[in-house]
Amino acid sequence: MAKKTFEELFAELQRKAASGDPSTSRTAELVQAGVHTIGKKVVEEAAEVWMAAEHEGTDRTAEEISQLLYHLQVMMVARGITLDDVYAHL
Ligand SMILES: N=c1c2ncn([C@@H]3O[C@H](COP(=O)(O)OP(=O)(O)OP(=O)(O)O)[C@@H](O)[C@H]3O)c2ncn1[C@@H]1O[C@H](COP(=O)(O)O)[C@@H](O)[C@H]1O
Repeated sequence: MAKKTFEELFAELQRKAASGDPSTSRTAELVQAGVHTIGKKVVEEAAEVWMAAEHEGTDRTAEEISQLLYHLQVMMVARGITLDDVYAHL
């Protein structure tokens, strides 16, 4: 059972970016750091998804995928990209 949906997480991250405290919110901290820092996390998490898929189990791979999706959403928030902007290309 999912703790939250993709859409619910995105709404939460938009709130955190707008009014979160960087000392307690990872999202606010990353958005303040900017797209260069976020981009490096996206690439790092993507590599971890690849390695987990090749060498680890389903749960570990799913966890790495969740971290990649989180960092992609943080990048969207930092660039002012909405879910509809992305869905338009699906
Ligand atoms: N889903 C996530 C999530 N997934 C991954 N992460 C972050 O990504 C990190 C995982 O990457 P790493 O293992 O590379 O962590 P690390 O090595 O400590 O990271 P570095 O500082 O070294 O880059 C975690 O430690 C978290 O900091 C997340 N941080 C937050 N969320 C959710 O986002 C929402 C808002 O969170 P806050 O902004 O922190 O309030 C909440 O619902 C959280 O559950």
